[in-house]
Parts: sequence; structure tokens; C-alpha cells
Amino acid sequence: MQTARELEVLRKAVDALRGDGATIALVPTMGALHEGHLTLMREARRTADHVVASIFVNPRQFGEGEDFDAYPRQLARDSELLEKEGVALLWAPQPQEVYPQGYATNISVAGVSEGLCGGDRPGHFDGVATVVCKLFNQVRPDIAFFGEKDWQQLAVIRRMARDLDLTQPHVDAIRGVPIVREKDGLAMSSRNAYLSREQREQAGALPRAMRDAIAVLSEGGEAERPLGNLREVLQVSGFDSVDYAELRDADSLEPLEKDNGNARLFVAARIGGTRLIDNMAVE
Ligand SMILES: Nc1ncnc2c1ncn2[C@@H]1O[C@H](COP(=O)(O)OP(=O)(O)OP(=O)(O)O)[C@@H](O)[C@H]1O
Ligand SMILES: CC(C)(CO)[C@@H](O)C(=O)[O-]
Ligand code: BAL
Repeated sequence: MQTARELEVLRKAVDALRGDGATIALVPTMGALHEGHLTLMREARRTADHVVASIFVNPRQFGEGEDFDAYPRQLARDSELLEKEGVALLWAPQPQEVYPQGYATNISVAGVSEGLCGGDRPGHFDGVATVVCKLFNQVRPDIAFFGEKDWQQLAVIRRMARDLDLTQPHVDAIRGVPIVREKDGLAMSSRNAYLSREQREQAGALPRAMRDAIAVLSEGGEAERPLGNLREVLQVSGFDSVDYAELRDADSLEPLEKDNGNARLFVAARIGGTRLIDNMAVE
């Protein structure tokens, strides 16, 4: 596996992979790789001739007081994992390769960026959209893979890709991959590493409480009571606060008062200083 840290090196390496028309899949990450990320790499390998993975802890998507400095960085270990997965090229840009001196452009996707994580983390999805647009322009992939753990992020990227013609029309180029979970149901996340042993045990209450709420929601009643119960369960299970617990349409992300046949439950909750997110279909 080749590693590129400068844009010039990346461009040459991508051209060499592309050759006479091989297809390229991009898997953007912020590193500290776990089985969730590796599942994205495997899906990408199954779909395209070559996989380019990126690792970049993007400062523009972290708000003031968030964990940009603390975010785990382990490039050597991540490189080994990617190599084992058959990734052809790792794009691990120096910050100035993404945001050179005088950088001044921001991409903002209206609608789907609003509410949920966009409400709690102002500017977060502008930072995500901006860096993902840059990564697309740098790598020029045919197809890209993102996890459904960050469902709203996936919706933002799909909207942006359509609006800015980042991918070929009529191609399902932005692929979502189902959430990979730990044995107790907790969604894998690089931020799970912040949890103490006790907090990690308590965190298992999040997917359990969501499943319980979904069992009630799928009967078609109003969401208010099951969502209220979910908040209470999380609080007695050791969570410090619930940022949101909402029922939304899975595609438009419009808020719902009850299941509409395409509903998804979205939760963000804090345990200690760690913010965990999850989402599940109401089926
Ligand atoms: N458990 C998971 N299942 C499926 N995809 C995942 C999972 N965790 C992360 N991903 C996906 O991997 C990609 C890179 O995510 P990222 O590097 O931010 O990791 P993360 O574990 O989500 O970290 P964070 O703690 O920042 O949320 C994103 O598309 C994300 O949705
Ligand atoms: C898509 C992404 C790599 C952009 O920095 C990030 O938001 C992530 O890891 O989900
Ligand atoms: N996986 C989403 C990236 C973030 O929380 O900043």
C-alpha cells in the first residue's frame, strides 16, 4: 500500500491506479480505525477495482471546546490495518494540503444539515461537507463509502454530491454501509475509546433503550411517550444527558410525530464527557 501525504504524490498515485479505466472507491475516515471502518473497506473492495482510504482529522468539523486535540491519532497502526484489507492507497494529507494558507471557501448544505447533530454542533456539517467535497476533488473517485452510524452525515453528503455534480449522474455513487455493533449492541465508534470500563458497560443501555422504544413506535402510536421513556432509561442507566431523541423520516429527515412507514429513531447522549450517537429503523 502506498501512502501519500502531499497532493502531488496523491494525484500521481491515483492516475497510476486508474490506468486505462480501473474504478476507484474512496473511503474517508478520521482514523483510529475499528471493525466499522474495516467493513467499509471490504465493501469498497468488493465494488471497485482499487480502494483509496483517507485519514484526516478535519479541524473544520469540530466546534470550540470539542475533542479535536484529544481525538485519537494512530497512523502507524491504521496503516497496517488498511494494508491487510488490501487498500491500494492511503491519503493522509498534511493539514496545509487540505487547507492551504488563505483558504476561504465553505460548503453549506441546507435542510438535511439542520437539527439533530447539526443543531447540537453548529457548523459541524459545513466542515464535513467542505472536507468531503475537497476529498472528492482530490481523489476523483467513482464511488465512495460512508457508515450509516452517521446517518445525517450520509444524507448531507448525498445532497451535496447531487447538487454539485460531484459524482456521475444516474450512478449510485454514495454508498451507505449498515452500522457495525459491539456484542452488547453499542455502535462501534472511535470515541468509545474515551469511555472508562464502567461507562462502557453503562453505554450498552443506549441500543437497548432504542430497541425498546422502537418496539412501541412500530405499533404506530405517538412518539412522545416512548421517547420520554427512553430519556428516563438513559438517565437512570448512567448517561448524564440526552442531546436529542427524535423520530424522523429516514430520507428527508423531516421530524415525525409517529411512524410513517419510513421512520428512523435518532439519539445522541452523553456519558461523562463522551457524546455517543446511534440511529435505528422503526420496523
Ligand atoms: N460502527 C460503524 N459502523 C459503520 N460505519 C461506521 C461505524 N463507525 C464509523 N463508521 C463510518 O466510518 C467512517 C469514518 O468515521 P470516523 O472516522 O468518524 O469514525 P467514527 O468511529 O465514526 O468516529 P467518531 O467517534 O468520530 O464518530 C464514517 O463514514 C462513519 O460513518
Ligand atoms: C466523513 C469524514 C471523514 C469527514 O471528515 C468524517 O466526518 C467521518 O469520519 O465520518
Ligand atoms: N463520524 C463523524 C465525525 C465527527 O463526529 O466529527
